Amino acid sequence: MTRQDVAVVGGGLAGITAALRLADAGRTVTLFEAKPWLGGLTHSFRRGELDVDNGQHVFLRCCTAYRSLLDRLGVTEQTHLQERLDIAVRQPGAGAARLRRNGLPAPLHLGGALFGYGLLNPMQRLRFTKAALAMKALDRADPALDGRSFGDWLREQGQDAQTVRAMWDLVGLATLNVPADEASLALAAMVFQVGLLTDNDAADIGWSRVPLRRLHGDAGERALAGAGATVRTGTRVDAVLPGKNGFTLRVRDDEELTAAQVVLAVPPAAAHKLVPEIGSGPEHLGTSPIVNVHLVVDRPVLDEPFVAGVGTPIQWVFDRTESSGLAASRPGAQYLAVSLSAAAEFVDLPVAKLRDLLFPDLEALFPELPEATVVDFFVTRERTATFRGSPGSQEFRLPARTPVTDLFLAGAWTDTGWPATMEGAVRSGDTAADAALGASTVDIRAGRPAGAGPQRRQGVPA
Ligand SMILES: Cc1cc2nc3c(=O)[nH]c(=O)nc-3n(C[C@H](O)[C@H](O)[C@H](O)COP(=O)(O)OP(=O)(O)OC[C@H]3O[C@@H](n4cnc5c(N)ncnc54)[C@H](O)[C@@H]3O)c2cc1C
Repeated sequence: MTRQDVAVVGGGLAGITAALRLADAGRTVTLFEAKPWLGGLTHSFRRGELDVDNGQHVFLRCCTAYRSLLDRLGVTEQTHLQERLDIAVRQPGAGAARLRRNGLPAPLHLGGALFGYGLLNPMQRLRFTKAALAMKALDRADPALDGRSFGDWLREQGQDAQTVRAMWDLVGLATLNVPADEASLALAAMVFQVGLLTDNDAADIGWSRVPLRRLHGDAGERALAGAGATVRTGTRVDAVLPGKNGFTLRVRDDEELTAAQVVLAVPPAAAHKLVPEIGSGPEHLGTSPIVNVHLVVDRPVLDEPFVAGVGTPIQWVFDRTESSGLAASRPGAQYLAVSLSAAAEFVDLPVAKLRDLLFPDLEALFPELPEATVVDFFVTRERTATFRGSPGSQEFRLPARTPVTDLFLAGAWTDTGWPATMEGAVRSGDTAADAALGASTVDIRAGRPAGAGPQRRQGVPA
């Protein structure tokens, strides 16, 4: 039996962050991850000549904790962050528009873009502006917000179907991953207030220029090793048993270890199953799927880094030609990743059916597509991509501190105030690590009061 100082269970972004912060603070950390790689829901696989991400991921400039993690991992330059929010928007049958912010303070930064936004008429733009100001004024500290649906609130604000499609859903579907009618108003207020209505540069969009596995999993493993942590991939933790002097962890049936503290950074149902004493809630959080459709064509059909679709299931289309390696292996061809959030109606459809369903809209969005030859078309499905941020979901999101002494929770599903995002995951990892550091009275390795030991590199700021 081996005594660990801190065991972190789960190697997604939350677990990587918590483990790194604890290791940076001088703790002896072992990170256990069931899969053969780190990165959790952000990962990549090889398909022929392509490095394919399980799903397109974006972040915003306001994702400060996530961006600090990228810095800590030394991979910021492997991402691209827009200098100014700039979204090309296309609606089949209705034309194209652009949402580009200016340099004015929020919310005036979107005024010019809205004025010229051809997918709404002047009356719809006016009503949207009034609703956006009402959204800015919502009090996020009011617990009643989580009891209401975002869709109800939009109707109350006089937002018609086209305004919801062309403005609110554009941001809301991708970040909340449930339709407005099924989304908590509290989470919607969080997204729109922090992302769009407070700081003028908050919504500048960023994305990875390399496969996600390289950005998060591989870089995480390197950083953790550098910080002195032990990473055990392919190692499922089957039991975490609280005892008088810390915890016993049962790993892969035949191995037992002890730990003074444990951070559980696994999905909600798994956390509840491993240690039911954390309390009821996580097992009631539903899940929502995301589907990505991957399209390789023999010539360029998209001349932007990405485009957003309106009035079509095709929500966001990213050009992944460079990041997937296709540019080198097949010059002149293009690889598009098509993201479908809140994809309950698509997740079980066969590939051929999805292709029949989506192709007319793809051809409407990309006029050069009918002339191109489709080299590859495949689908990735993440059935439990996010927790379901529906009205009332807040009570099921538990805080980092649990009723079990020295057991802490992390994960995008925990009580971060954020929807299920990379930012939420990283924040939760920071919070759990801080709670673990704050709860410990003794530096277990050295027998000194906690905090007295040498502080290595500062971790990710909370
Ligand atoms: C297709 C897709 C697109 C997305 N797009 C975006 C986006 O554009 N922007 C954004 O911000 N977010 C996006 N997200 C959400 C984001 O990826 C997640 O919120 C975040 O990665 C969750 O991280 P996590 O560490 O909380 O959980 P996870 O990534 O789920 O990590 C939990 C880990 O625990 C491991 N585990 C479980 N049980 C055990 C056990 N018993 N022992 C050991 N290990 C265990 C799992 O294998 C997993 O690796 C997207 C998600 C998906 C799936």
